[in-house]
Amino acid sequence: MLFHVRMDVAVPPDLDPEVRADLLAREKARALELQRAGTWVHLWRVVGHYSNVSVFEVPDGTALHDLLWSLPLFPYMTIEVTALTAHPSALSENP
Ligand SMILES: O=C(O)C[C@H]1C=CC(=O)O1
Repeated sequence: MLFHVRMDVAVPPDLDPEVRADLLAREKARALELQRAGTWVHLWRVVGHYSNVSVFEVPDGTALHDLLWSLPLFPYMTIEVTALTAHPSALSENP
């Protein structure tokens, strides 16, 4: 299943700089790992915001839920999820 996910990040400004750097490094490593595995299909920055829009390919909503909860930045993100399905007018549906 494909899911469109928006993540708005709000790391507390007073977080210890070393803790913050470690958090962001772990988040980046996990994001790269999931992209290389083909699970995190798209990752885009939202212009002007500390936010991203992403597309994930996972077996189901439970798998996405578990994945999102496992992200190091999860405690500092507001996440909005939209399930996607094929559009009948998409080229992929009209070979
Ligand atoms: O920066 C973000 O948008 C949050 C998160 C998503 C990937 C990553 O490395 O950090």
